[in-house]
Amino acid sequence: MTVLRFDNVSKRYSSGHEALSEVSFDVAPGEMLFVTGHSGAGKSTLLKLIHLSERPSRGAVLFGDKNLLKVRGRRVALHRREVGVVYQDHRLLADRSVADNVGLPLLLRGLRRGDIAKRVRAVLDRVSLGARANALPGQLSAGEQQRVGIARAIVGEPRLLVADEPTGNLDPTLSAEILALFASLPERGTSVLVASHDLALVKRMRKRVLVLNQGRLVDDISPEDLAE
Ligand SMILES: Nc1ncnc2c1ncn2[C@@H]1O[C@H](COP(=O)(O)OP(=O)(O)OP(=O)(O)O)[C@@H](O)[C@H]1O
Repeated sequence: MTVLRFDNVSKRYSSGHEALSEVSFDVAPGEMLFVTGHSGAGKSTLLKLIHLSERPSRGAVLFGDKNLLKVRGRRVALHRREVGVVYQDHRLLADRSVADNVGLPLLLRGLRRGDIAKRVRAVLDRVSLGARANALPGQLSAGEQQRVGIARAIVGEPRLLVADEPTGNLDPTLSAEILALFASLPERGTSVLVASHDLALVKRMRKRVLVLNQGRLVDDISPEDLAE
């Protein structure tokens, strides 16, 4: 069983540039993996195909048994509920509390406020921010803000969490902490795919690593290979 399958996927932008070329890989339920490569290698493009900000030019992206090519119109929003997204700049609302930011996806889905509060509390505890629920994002450190971004992405219990350079603005120690937090999430059955250009940092996590080079998948390194 797979959560995600890329089957010979290519993406050519309207500029004519081919950002991904014949990329194939599978992600298992509860698996954590990284995608790495130099700037321009195609990492962001790969993630955009998963949350339907872009569409492949050739090949298929399968999410469970759903071919994402067939997901159109109102079904796009439903699909996005199953994919949590963490951004480098975390995109928090500056004038809303931490708890409100994290609860927003559930509010938009029409959940009751009492249920939202309960789930927000639980998820803030998981990212060790239970004590900062009423703070504004601007009152938090960069690492804490990123943890709020992660909490918001997992509060809806997505099947897959994707993150694009989530440590881009953090120092090495905080980066390692944030990646360790991602690595702890699959315990709940959520698969996690993190894009990072920092191969040295990624290798230290001892998880599977996909390596992109100029749009091609040139390596798929297993945790066992990294342990050697
Ligand atoms: N909307 C677009 N239109 C045209 N070309 C694009 C578009 N988005 C990305 N590209 C090009 O596709 C290639 C891959 O870009 P992508 O953003 O996927 O790479 P990346 O590995 O995430 O790089 P970075 O680490 O710098 O974000 C680059 O050459 C980029 O210039």
